[in-house]
Amino acid sequence: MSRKKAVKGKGSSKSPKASPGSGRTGKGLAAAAAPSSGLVYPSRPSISNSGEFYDIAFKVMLVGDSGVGKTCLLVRFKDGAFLAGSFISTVGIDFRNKVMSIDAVKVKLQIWDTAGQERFRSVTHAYYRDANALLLLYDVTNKASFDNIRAWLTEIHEYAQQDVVVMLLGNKVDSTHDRMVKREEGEKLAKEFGVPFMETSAKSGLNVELAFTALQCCSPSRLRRSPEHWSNRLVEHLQHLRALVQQAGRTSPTSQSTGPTDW
Ligand SMILES: Nc1nc2c(ncn2[C@@H]2O[C@H](COP(=O)(O)OP(=O)(O)OP(=O)(O)O)[C@@H](O)[C@H]2O)c(=O)[nH]1
Ligand SMILES: [Mg+2]
Repeated sequence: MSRKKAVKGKGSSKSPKASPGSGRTGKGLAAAAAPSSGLVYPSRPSISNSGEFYDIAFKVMLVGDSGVGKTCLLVRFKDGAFLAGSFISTVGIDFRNKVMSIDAVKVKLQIWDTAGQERFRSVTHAYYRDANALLLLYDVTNKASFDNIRAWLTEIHEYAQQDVVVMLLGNKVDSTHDRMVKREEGEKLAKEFGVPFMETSAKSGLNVELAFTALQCCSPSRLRRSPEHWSNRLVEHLQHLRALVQQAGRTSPTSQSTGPTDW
């Protein structure tokens, strides 16, 4: 199996401004615009001469209302830290890379952190089509963010690829006293749309790593399409992860699933 090199993650603070009307752009968007959509295959050239080696690439987009914790979830996953204190709303779109080892395979996750604010919606629409997976977040302490999930799913169906992997996340479960959305409500909605579900906390780190890892095992058809990358051992490993997700979200894959994923 050949190895590629990953571009190092680009923090928003270092990104220079670029094209007008696209919110915070610069290096992040330049790389996002590179022709690297979908899975990267061994025959393709390396995209950078720096960074870690990887076998396959996977694009993940974080979406959901403003304030649900998308940026915090990404920072928790990437840096293992929680962004406490004042809330700085994302402008436009930003991205970070992280290379994960899954069994013997190195997977480069390119994670796009979108702005939840309505005024940036047209910017983020342009990025849906290249995403392999979407983490759709609501805030368990904010009922409106949960009620808006249906609208987000409509938008996803309109702009994303048909086989995009979608996972629903109820974030901020550490705020037990302020909870407004029951776990069962999240489960029910996820079941209705046939997507996997789990509750997370960017603050405590609950299920954060699992959510990002599990995304990659939610689409068996994706595995079937690139068998050269996925050894039998890896498939077994992903099945194990899948079981962990079911445990975490208590959402089981059923034959009645009709959502956008093969879940
Ligand atoms: N208690 C708690 N607070 C959180 C958690 N995740 C995020 N927050 C807080 O929620 C606020 C919003 O977090 P962000 O990650 O910036 O929200 P966002 O979804 O990126 O918002 P936009 O960029 O505007 O779309 C911040 O004040 C965070 O500290 C969590 O898991 N638990
Ligand atoms: Mg943000």
